[in-house]
Parts: sequence; structure tokens; C-alpha cells
Amino acid sequence: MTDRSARYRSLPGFLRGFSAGVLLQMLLVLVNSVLVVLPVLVGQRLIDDGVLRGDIGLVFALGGLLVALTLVQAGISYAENVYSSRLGERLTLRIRGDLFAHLHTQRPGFFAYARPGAVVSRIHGDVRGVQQLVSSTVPALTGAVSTLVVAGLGLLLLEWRASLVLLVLAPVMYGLAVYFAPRVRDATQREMGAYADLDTCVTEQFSAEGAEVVRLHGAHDTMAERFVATAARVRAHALRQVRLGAGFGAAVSVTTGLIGAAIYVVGGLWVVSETMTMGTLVAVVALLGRLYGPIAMLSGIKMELVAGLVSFGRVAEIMRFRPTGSGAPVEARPTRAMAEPRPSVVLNGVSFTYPSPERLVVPSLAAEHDLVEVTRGPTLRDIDLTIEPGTTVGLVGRSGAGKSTLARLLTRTWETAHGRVEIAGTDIRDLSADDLQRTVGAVTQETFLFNDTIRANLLFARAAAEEKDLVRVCRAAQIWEMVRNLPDGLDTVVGDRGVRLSGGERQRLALARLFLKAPPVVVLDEATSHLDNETERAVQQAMRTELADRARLVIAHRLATVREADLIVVMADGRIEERGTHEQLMDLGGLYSRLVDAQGRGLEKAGLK
Ligand SMILES: Nc1ncnc2c1ncn2[C@@H]1O[C@H](COP(=O)(O)OP(=O)(O)OP(=O)(O)O)[C@@H](O)[C@H]1O
Repeated sequence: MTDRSARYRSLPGFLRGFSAGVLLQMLLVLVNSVLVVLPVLVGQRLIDDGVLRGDIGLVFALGGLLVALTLVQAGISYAENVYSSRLGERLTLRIRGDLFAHLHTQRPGFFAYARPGAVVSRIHGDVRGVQQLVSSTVPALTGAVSTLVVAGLGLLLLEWRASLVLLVLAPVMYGLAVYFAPRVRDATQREMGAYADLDTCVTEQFSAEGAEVVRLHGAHDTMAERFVATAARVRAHALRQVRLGAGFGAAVSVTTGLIGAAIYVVGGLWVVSETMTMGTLVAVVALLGRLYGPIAMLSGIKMELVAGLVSFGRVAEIMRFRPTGSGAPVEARPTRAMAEPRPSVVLNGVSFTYPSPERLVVPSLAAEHDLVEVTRGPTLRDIDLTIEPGTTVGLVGRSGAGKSTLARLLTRTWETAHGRVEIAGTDIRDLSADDLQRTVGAVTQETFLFNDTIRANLLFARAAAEEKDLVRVCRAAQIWEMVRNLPDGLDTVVGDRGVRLSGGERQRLALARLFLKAPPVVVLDEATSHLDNETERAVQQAMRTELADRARLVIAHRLATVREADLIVVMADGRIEERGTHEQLMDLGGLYSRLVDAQGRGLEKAGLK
């Protein structure tokens, strides 16, 4: 467990990091609650010793004291509110920073299953829930307890018989809280779950790609219906929460109202029978008024406390999450430095099975249907393969054969304990994340560009690159002419995920980014699939210069892409079925030659050959 995750073992443990702030906040709350009760006791003396005995001087003196107490109490209350909010905001910043950094350490499998909306709602909603807990609920709780103690003691000293009222009031309020709290918690959780679905719906469908798919399939109405159904779930849970809150409020009002009436009647009889002074009756009624608030709050606060703790639990759940099985990082192993500038890659007896989702992701972030247990067979079986520096290995095979999975083992997107993946003789799991990132570079069919300038997207690969390097790699990737002709050139913003560029342009920018990084091990998974034949040939030519002595793995459906490879590996059903050069495999007359024939016939039919 990292230091960051360890902070989230428990709420008190987390708050230890803010102990000075929390202590100051508590002190302000305590002083405030004493100042709320003191005026009542002063008021009693004012009536009994001042008004009823006709001591005008005392009336003015105690009146002045009341004004002073009110002003001091207002000042302390202001300071407490501002300080609590500041503490809450500091805390929010810490949690958001921790969550964001922690999410970045998750394995890619996490993001394959986590609903984006659920992640967003944790970062916004639940973090705010924890903030509320610390900046409002906990001080309110402390304030209520201390007011209760001070006011209770005051009541006991003034008129012990009246304090017996507490024996009725407290259990009734507690009973109400016991009834309402679990129901509110349930409604809160359900509402948050529904919000996560709603957020996912919006982020998916209003992304450029999602909106396009919906439009092309004319699915607006279906999607709108689904959205409204989810929004209706949010409404139902929110209304249930409101109903429960209102029910609780009404029950509290009835209880306090009945008790108030009883005190007036009984207290009035005591004053008539002269067993209690008028000042004491007024003070008792005022003190009880001060007590209702804290008692109602204490019973109601349980609900807020529960909601806040649920939020903390949901944040902590992510912060403490460790994937298990082959999706898990192997931090316990010592990392070794990658010294070899031109390493070879060796896969030795490698098999791989995709782990089930609950090992990869916090279950509450995944969609329910993803968590249904499925037994998967191995996707890769007993793979032996060597890629020497300065050579290209072409990987081909039918769709679903396991080519991309194999590539993802080289980028350590996935890890396997069955067999070894070695770079320069070191098990890939023993390499530090930095070394791995420096050593292996990949371009895939789906190119992701950030909604930023072309320059910023390129500099992602090498922040210190100069303008002339950017131009050189753009030229090599056959994209410079296009970039140069844009009104803002390299400073053109590409849109969400690069949506303002064509698929081929995005791929060429991704290749330029790879050339800029020029890592010792290169993985190209359908990286030129969107390019026309002529551009692809030019890019391949550039690749031989830009990535000359690197170990290269090239996956392609278009077999012409890998025809010149030093070794072509043909995969079927997770195994290596054939290997050799193009000529050797054609002579063999096996799967590869059948794939070449099929593609040739396809091209002939299309009149392209
Ligand atoms: N994240 C995943 N979780 C579970 N199974 C997966 C995952 N990714 C891929 N698979 C499965 O693994 C198998 C191999 O997929 P892979 O993407 O490696 O095939 P491929 O040979 O690259 O196919 P294509 O040529 O269509 O890209 C497929 O059956 C696929 O459904």
C-alpha cells in the first residue's frame, strides 16, 4: 500500500494529517456553544434579581453583558464558519489530488470496466460529501454535544425537575433517528448510483464518436428514452430522500411541540405554587429551546454523518483498491535499471488469460452486467518469440487471434505470470515504470490525441524537442505538408480526441510522436491501417531510417504491410501457427498463403489489383 493509499484506511486516520486545523475548529465550536447558553443564565438573573426586585442598575448592567455576549458569540460563530469552510476546501483539494494521482496508477484493465460517469461522480460528488462531513457535519455534531452538555448542566442547576424532560426527549429523538437513518442512507446510495449512470450516458453520447454512432443508427429516440429512464430513477431516489427528511422534520416538531406545551403547563403550576421563580421558568423554557436544536441535530446528524461516511467510504474504496491476479502491478519486486541501449525482446513460453473484471476494478465503478462471472479460456498459449534490435517482426492472423493482446504484453498493459517477457534479458515486470516508458513505444489503430495543439500532442513524447525536430518527424510521418498548410500550423488545436483530423492524419501524427520518442522497442498495432498504399510505403521507408536499429513488432491485416519483415509470425487461436519470411511462408502453403490468396482475390474483385 502506498503512503497515499494508507491515508485512507479510516476517517480519523485521514484527518490526522489535518489535526492542528481540526483542533482549532473544535475549540471554536466549543467556545461558541458555551456562549450560546450563557445569555440564558444571565437572563434568569436579570429577571429574578433585577426586574422582580426593582434593581434597575442590575437590569442595565446585565443587559449590557447580554449585548457583549451576543457580539462575542457572533464573532466566534463567524470565525468558526469561515475556518471550517477553509478546512473543508483544503481537505477537498487533498482528496481530489490523491484520487487523480491514484487513478493514474491503475492498470488499463481498470479503465476497461470503470464507467467514466462513476469515476467523475466520485471525484465531484463524493469528495464534496466528505467536505460537507468535515466542514459542516462534524462541527455541528461537536457543537450539538457541547451545547447539550452545557445547557443540560444549566437546566440541572436551575431546576432539576425540569431536566427530567430530557429522559423523555432523548429516547424519542433517538428512536426517530434509528428509524430514518438507514432509509436515508439507502436512498442516498441509490441516488448516487443513478447519477453515475446518468453521467456515463452523457459523457459517452456527447463525445464526438458516441454522438456520431447515435446519429448514424438513428438511435436518438432510444437513447433519449434510456436517458429519461435513468433521470427518472434519480428523481425517484431524490424524492424519497426529501420525503424521509420531511417526515423526520415533522416528527421532531411534533415531539418538541408536545414537550414545550407540557413544560409551560407544569412550570406554570410550579410558579403558581411558588416552588419555582418566574426567572427560572423563563430560563428553563429558553434552555429547552436551546436543547431542542442540538437533540434534533444529534438524531438528524446521524443521517448526515452516515451520508458523509458513505462518501468517504466510496473515496477510500478507490484509494485502497489493489488489483489482483494478472492485472496487478508487481511493485514488491525490485526494479532493475535498463542499461542496454538497443535491447532485444524475448517471449518465453508466454500464456495469458484476461482476468475477470472484479479483479481489475472497484466493483461499484463497473456496470452490473460486467460483474457477472465468466470463465475465460487463455487468449495466448505458449508463445516463444524473439525480436532482435534492427529487425522487424510482422504479426498476422485472423481477427481475434490474439495479436493485440500479445502487443499489450510488451507495453505491460497486461502482465502474465505464465512465462516470461524479457527486454534485454530482464523480466519486463522488474523494469521500473520510467524505464519501461522510455524503452517501449507503441502506436495503435485507435489514436488518442488530447484536445490541444498539434505541437503539444507531439511534445508529449519529448518535452524538450526543438522546432526542427518536430518538422523532421512530421516530414517522416508524411504529415508535414498538411500541418504546414493549416492556418495555425503546429499550433492548430485538434479537437476532442483529435476529432478535427481525419483517421489517417491522426495516425500519422501518432507516428510522428513515436519517431520523436524513437524508443528502442517499437510496437505498431495496425498503426498505418488508415493510410493509402502510397503514403504507407513512404511512412515505412521513413520508419527504416527513423527507427533503424530498433526492435520492431508490426501487426497488420493488410499483409503487404509486413511483406518485407525479417520474420512473419502467423497467429491462430492464441498460438503461433507458422513463422518465416514471406517467401518461406508462401512456399509452405499454409495459413499465411491462404490469407495472402484471400486478400489478393479481394483486391482483384475490387479492381485494385
Ligand atoms: N480487455 C479484454 N477483456 C477480455 N477479453 C478481451 C479483452 N481484449 C480482447 N479480448 C479478447 O481476446 C481475444 C484476442 O483479442 P485481440 O485483440 O488480441 O485479437 P487480435 O488478433 O488483435 O484481433 P484484431 O485483428 O481484430 O484486432 C478476443 O477474443 C477478444 O475478444
